[in-house]
Parts: sequence; structure tokens; C-alpha cells
Amino acid sequence: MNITTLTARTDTLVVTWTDSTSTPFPTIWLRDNCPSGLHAETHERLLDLLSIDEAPILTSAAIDGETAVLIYADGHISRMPISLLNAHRPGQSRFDAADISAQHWRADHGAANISRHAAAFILADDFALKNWMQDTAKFGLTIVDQLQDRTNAGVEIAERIGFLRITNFGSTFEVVNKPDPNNLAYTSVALPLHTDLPNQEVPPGYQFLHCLANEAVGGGSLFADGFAMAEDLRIEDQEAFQLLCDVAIPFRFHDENADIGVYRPVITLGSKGEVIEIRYNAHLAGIFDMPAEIMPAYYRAYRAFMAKTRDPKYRLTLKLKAGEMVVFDNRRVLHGRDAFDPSTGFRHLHGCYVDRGEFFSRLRLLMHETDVAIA
Ligand SMILES: C[N+](C)(C)CCCC[C@H](N)C(=O)O
Ligand SMILES: O=C(O)CCC(=O)C(=O)O
Repeated sequence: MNITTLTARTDTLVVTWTDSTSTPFPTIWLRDNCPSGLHAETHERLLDLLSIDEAPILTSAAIDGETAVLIYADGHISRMPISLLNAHRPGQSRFDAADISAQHWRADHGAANISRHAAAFILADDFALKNWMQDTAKFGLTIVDQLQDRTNAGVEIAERIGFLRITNFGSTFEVVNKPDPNNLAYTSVALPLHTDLPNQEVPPGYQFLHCLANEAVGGGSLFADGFAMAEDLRIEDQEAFQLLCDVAIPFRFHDENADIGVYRPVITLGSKGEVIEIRYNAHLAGIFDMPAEIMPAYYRAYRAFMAKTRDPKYRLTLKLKAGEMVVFDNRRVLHGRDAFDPSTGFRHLHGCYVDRGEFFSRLRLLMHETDVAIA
């Protein structure tokens, strides 16, 4: 959008746009973001904010082509691109190409409707990669299929996105029934719906579980959208929802090599009050130690969330086949599996994680790339 007039007030520039709306820009912000304060190559800010006045005095403002020329009482002259002013109007949330809002789902979505993407296309083509990543960001759960029958085939897909997240379980891990397990995942018992590693300061973002074999009786997978469960709880039981947001509980994992724990709430909200993270793992929740006065109410709230994880209304079930990989936002979608009988056949999943930051960085770059390609 273009500018019709600029009005210089002492400590504010008022911009009137061609749609006749107007936006005030405080002069401290204009000076803080003056392009002359940035390093030419890295675009990092070199300006020392404390070196300027807290309310720089603007003496004149004029439009020169695509820039606003601003002159200050201390002699500074700024050339502010109009596009910069337009893109960063105060009070208006920043346009983010990769800001995909979560589309919540429940059992009625149907496991057959989980979006599927073929591995070969994701590997070969950036458009296919972008489409798959957009679906994964929106639903928090997709399936990549037709993977090659190689242990690393799933990891290669994850690496199309970015760096793997290394944890105490390694950069990749084998979900198989093993002797001396340090984790229930490495047994054949049922795993009720959970998120992985809530005991980490930042739990891993996207999880990739590539199925190499699933021959045993049992071993079906379950998934539920934690955001949908939390949003329903917010409506049905506001007090429980609030306690799950407010009270940090202990999560801890320890074995011979690690002892990793944090206090965090089950539900974390974003700056607009929306649910942005679920931490829920009944096996890793530590010993609750909130004050006794709130403990009964907290247990009631925790059990209300737990009951949702058991409610078929939220659950999608499927049995992974060799060559399929589930990809899900581990900070949103809970996953679990049915028990299996290892004497009836081999079951092997190969897994890894990629954090949300890496994921959205890649998605933004892909969106710029394809914007340019279309234009
Ligand atoms: C998938 N992998 C086996 C690596 C980790 C499994 C983590 C699940 C476990 N209950 C926890 O949160 O520690
Ligand atoms: O075995 C599975 O299907 C899932 C394993 C799991 O839940 C985990 O590794 O956290």
C-alpha cells in the first residue's frame, strides 16, 4: 500500500495510507529501525539504542519515491522505505509467510483422511516438500508413504527439512523391543497417548517414525490432537483448563547416563491466548509437589485432561505398514501404540526429531522461493 500524506508531530510520524487509514509511528521506533543503523550485509542492528534520545524530535517528513525522508532536530536524516513502514505498522501483527494456523481435528476426521505424501516427490521436488510441510503444520500429523526399505530412508526425508534434534536418545533411534530398555518405547507394552520428552526444557518439535516392519500381532498406532482436547476443556471446564495452564508440574527422565527434568505446565498458551504446546506423559510426570491447598483441584484438572486422552472422540487409530512414516508435531499431537506380541513377528520403527524452529525456517524459505517462482 502507498502513502498519501506524512504528518510530522514532535515525537510521532502519522502516516496516512491510500485506503485513508492512518498509522502513528513513535519517533523512537523510527530511529531504532532506521536502515542506517543496520550492518549492510548481515542486516543486524548496529545502532546503540541508548545513544539516541528517548523521544527524538522530528522536524520534517517528506515522500521521495519509495521512501519517506525524515529529518530530526539532532541533524539525523533517515530514509525509511515505505514498504518497511507498511509491513511493520505498530499494533498490527507481523505478516509471516509461514504462519499457518492449526486446524484442529478429532476422531471424526478419520484416519483415512490423514494427508499422505509420497517420499520420492518430497525428495525430488521443493513444491512437494512445501505442500507436505504445510499440511504437517496445519494438522500436526501427516503420513509419508512409499519409503524405500532402508533404515535411513525416513531420516533422509526429515533432513530435507533441516538439522535433526539430538536428544539423550541420540540423533536417531530404533523403536524395537530390546533387552535392558531405558524407556517403555523399547518394550512391547502398550503406550497410552503421550508427548515425548516433556522433561526437556524444549521438547522435540516434529517427530518422524518410519515403519520398517510391523509384523507382530498388535502394535497399532494412536494419535490425538492435543490442541483440540485442550480447547474443548477450556469450554467445558474453565477452572481445570486454567490450572493446567498455571501450575508447573515436574517431569523427569533418568537412567545411568542422564537425569533431565523441568517444571512446566501441561498446557502452554501463546501471546494471543491460543494453545501452543501440550506436555503430557503420565509415565514421566514426577511427584507432584504443589501446595496441598491446590492439590485436590489440580488432580481434578489433570484427570479431566487425562480422561480426554482416553476418550475415543479424539482418537485416530491405524496400523503402520512397512514403508510408511508418521510425521507429527510432538508438542501438539499425542501419540501412542497398542501392546504387541513379539513372538508373532518383528516390529521396527526408526525415528528422529526436527525442531519447530528448523521446520518453520525451511517452510518460510520455500514459501519465498515459490512466491518468486509464481510472480
Ligand atoms: C522415541 N524415544 C524412544 C526416543 C523416546 C521415547 C520418549 C517417550 C518417553 N516416554 C519419554 O518421553 O521419555
Ligand atoms: O511404538 C510406537 O508405535 C510408538 C513409540 C512411541 O510412542 C515412542 O517412541 O515414544
